[in-house]
Amino acid sequence: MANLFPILAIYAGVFVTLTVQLPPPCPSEIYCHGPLLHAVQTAELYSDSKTFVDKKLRFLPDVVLANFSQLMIETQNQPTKEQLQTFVDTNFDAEGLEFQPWDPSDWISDPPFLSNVNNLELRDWGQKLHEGWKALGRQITDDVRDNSDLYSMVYVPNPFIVPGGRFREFYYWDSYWIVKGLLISHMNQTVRGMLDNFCQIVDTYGLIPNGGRIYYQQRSQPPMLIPMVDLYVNATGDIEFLRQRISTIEKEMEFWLTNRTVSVNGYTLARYNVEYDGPRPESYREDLKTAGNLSGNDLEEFYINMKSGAESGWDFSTRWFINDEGTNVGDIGNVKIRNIVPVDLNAFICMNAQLLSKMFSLVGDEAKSQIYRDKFLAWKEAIQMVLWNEEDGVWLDYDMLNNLQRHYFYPSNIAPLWAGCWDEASPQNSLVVDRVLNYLDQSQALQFVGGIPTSMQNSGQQWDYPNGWAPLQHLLVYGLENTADPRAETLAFDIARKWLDNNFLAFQQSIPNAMFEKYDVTSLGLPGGGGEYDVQPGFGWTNGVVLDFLEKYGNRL
Ligand SMILES: OC[C@H]1O[C@H](O[C@H]2O[C@H](CO)[C@@H](O)[C@H](O)[C@H]2O)[C@H](O)[C@@H](O)[C@@H]1O
Repeated sequence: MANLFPILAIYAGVFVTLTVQLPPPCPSEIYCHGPLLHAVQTAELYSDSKTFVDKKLRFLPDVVLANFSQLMIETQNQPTKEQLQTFVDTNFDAEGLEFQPWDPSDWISDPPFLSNVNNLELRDWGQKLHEGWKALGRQITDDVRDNSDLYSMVYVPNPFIVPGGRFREFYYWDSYWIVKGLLISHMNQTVRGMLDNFCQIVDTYGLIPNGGRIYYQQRSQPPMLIPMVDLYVNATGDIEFLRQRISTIEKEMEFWLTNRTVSVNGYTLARYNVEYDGPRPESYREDLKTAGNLSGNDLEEFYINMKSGAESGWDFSTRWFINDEGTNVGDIGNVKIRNIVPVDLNAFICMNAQLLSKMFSLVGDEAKSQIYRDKFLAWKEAIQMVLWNEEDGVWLDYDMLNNLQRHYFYPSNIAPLWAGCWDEASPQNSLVVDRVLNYLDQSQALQFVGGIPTSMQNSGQQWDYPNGWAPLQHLLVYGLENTADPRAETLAFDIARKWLDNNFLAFQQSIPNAMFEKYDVTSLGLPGGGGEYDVQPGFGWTNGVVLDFLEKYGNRL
């Protein structure tokens, strides 16, 4: 499946269109592209497409590929589903075999936050979630390091916390809220190991992949390494740790500044954009099905948009739909994320610049500190000039196809408050807070018993109504708290309380007790749904956010 992609180039002073071949998600002809992957994934041997690409090989890749060629010869290229199942059972082991037992040495039985939780039922719940880190902790076996050809798992030396369920590997942006929770649990050593894993990955790949699998290798997720390091340094005061890793974390920032920026109305801003070929290996048949009869450049563009959607962490949402009228009504075939400048991504980049400035100053490099201070100020101005909407009184995603702001409610619209990327010092400070509070009120998103929905549109996608997600509740709560406005602080507490009520009831009602990756916010006690896989129990970032809210508000609940 060779795929060609047009690029604009200058040849002898004239613009010409060249076609180049986009590379696959990774070189592996088993896990990332090629006839074997195609045959197995389209045969629908497993209800979840991710199952196959997580399996371990029983023989070296060349042997497995030769066995597959033999099967194709014997069946005149038309193996039955049963023959393919026999081939997979013979050549692959079960998924989830990459780990050895791990008992975290920094786990303590009574972390201090628990004594701040007055309500005894909630305190008991907090204790159980604190214990839950052990069940979600993973240490990769030496065999993955020594025989990496047999696995899709990316080897990292230190133990880490996974989201849970089908998410058997580390996930990049999930780890920010996991790290938050771990620090509340006083598991500083585990956090340090996770950060070292990420630094090693940046040094090897030049970016942090979406998750710890080779099929995620070429796409990232919202940039949270620098904020994670900041959390760790604030908790421990370990400046030496920072000094030794600052050039690596700067490298990760450079990845975004070099590969993910665009110019909008003369301002530099960031977008998600993964220019790699073919369906997502872990959602192969889903992407093929949506692609339908697309071909040529339209097909290329579609595959780029699917991977870019995964890079955003919001896979998928009306937030990324652009239909022919330029609105967000449509279906997954309308995903045009690479034409959208997202508020949250730009707030995160702006925050990263500010944190790097602070960090370089901490390690005594004032010249670098000034460079990142200038970048922070430039990004903050660009966010204000391109994304702020004076009429709505909030920041909005920007559609570069139609040159317009997207007037739809998403919690990400207030990300600049969370990230500290708005003009707090300006005389208009309280005006901004007034406007944002008014915007939230008008949005109708505050009316639900179980938290704030991801949007006000029910598209069947998982990052839309009626689902609420832990990182978005955190963004709203701390975005509002950061304003230091009493009305905003009251609303923040109210959102946190609703979210805790919802999570706690779902935990009590599930057998066995479980935390989920997302919840339905229109009632209390139900997990969310939609999207391309079943709702997953676990769950790393959900637990991290609950621990954070219990620590912050536990004496008021
Ligand atoms: O397999 C489908 C998609 O699954 C992941 O995305 C979802 O789970 C992640 C782990 O909790 C989370 O980071 C992401 O925000 C969720 O949408 C995966 O990250 C995607 O790349 C993948 O296509």
